[in-house]
Amino acid sequence: MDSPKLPVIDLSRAELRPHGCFVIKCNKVSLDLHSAIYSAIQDLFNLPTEIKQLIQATSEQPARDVFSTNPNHERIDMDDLTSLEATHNFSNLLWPAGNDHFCQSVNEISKIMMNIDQTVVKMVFQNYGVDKYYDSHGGSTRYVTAGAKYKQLDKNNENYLGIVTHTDKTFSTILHQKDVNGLEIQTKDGQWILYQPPSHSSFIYFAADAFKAWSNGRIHACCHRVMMSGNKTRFSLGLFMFHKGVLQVPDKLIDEEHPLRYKPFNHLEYRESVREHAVKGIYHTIEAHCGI
Ligand SMILES: O=C(O)CCC(=O)C(=O)O
Ligand SMILES: [Fe+2]
Repeated sequence: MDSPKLPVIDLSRAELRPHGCFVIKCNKVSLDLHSAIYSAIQDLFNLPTEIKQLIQATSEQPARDVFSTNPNHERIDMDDLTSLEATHNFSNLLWPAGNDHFCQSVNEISKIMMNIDQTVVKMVFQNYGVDKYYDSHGGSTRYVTAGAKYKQLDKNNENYLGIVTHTDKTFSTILHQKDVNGLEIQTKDGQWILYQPPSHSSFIYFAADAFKAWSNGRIHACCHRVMMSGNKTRFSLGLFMFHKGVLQVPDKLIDEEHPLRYKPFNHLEYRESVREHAVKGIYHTIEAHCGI
């Protein structure tokens, strides 16, 4: 039997079926930008622990408590880096003498990912015939850029689970990675597909819990995990999209075949509730939160 594959498509034909994700090949990330981004991300992770703790105390760290069960995985969340001003403010906290290299590269990639997200979400709204809601939806997005590091282990050949199997709590997520693989996507019949980016300028796009609920369950929230082989350090960078306010299923997506499955919900409250449950060791789901 052929092993399952992830669809690679061009943006004009964005298709989230069947796994709730697709791979985007674009030409926006030059080799120079690619190396600038990951040297900036490495600078970030190389900061002294006290400084990294300061960032964690000031940022909201949306997913860290939930998915990261492994001390070999570090994640740093940074709010609003699609704005150059917010990027400078963040960077000045860490590098009082300034770090233009960090600001330019991380702001640039955050904007590339934001533009991809806006294109995809707009297209999905159009495909469902609900584009009249797009402007108010798109105008209420909160973007969190996050860098992740998965450590190389001392014992070279030991595998470890970097992030447990989960769906993202976002509306959508876009990920980029440096050269080490590890991200795996679960198919509906439980098989795992390793994400292998076709080029240094490729991204993977995930529909997540809030997108699934908004679409009345028509869009599948991509189930994924990170499995590390432990012989190399892995870095990835993602843009995590949240809706500021209440999300509700558009009337057009409710019919006899698709009766309403989700009550209106406040996305940021859902995220908070996920965190509160995680503290108690419970994996909260969108169905438990607002399912009918
Ligand atoms: O690092 C990756 O490739 C995946 C990260 C991820 O799934 C997450 O942070 O939710
Ligand atoms: Fe994830």
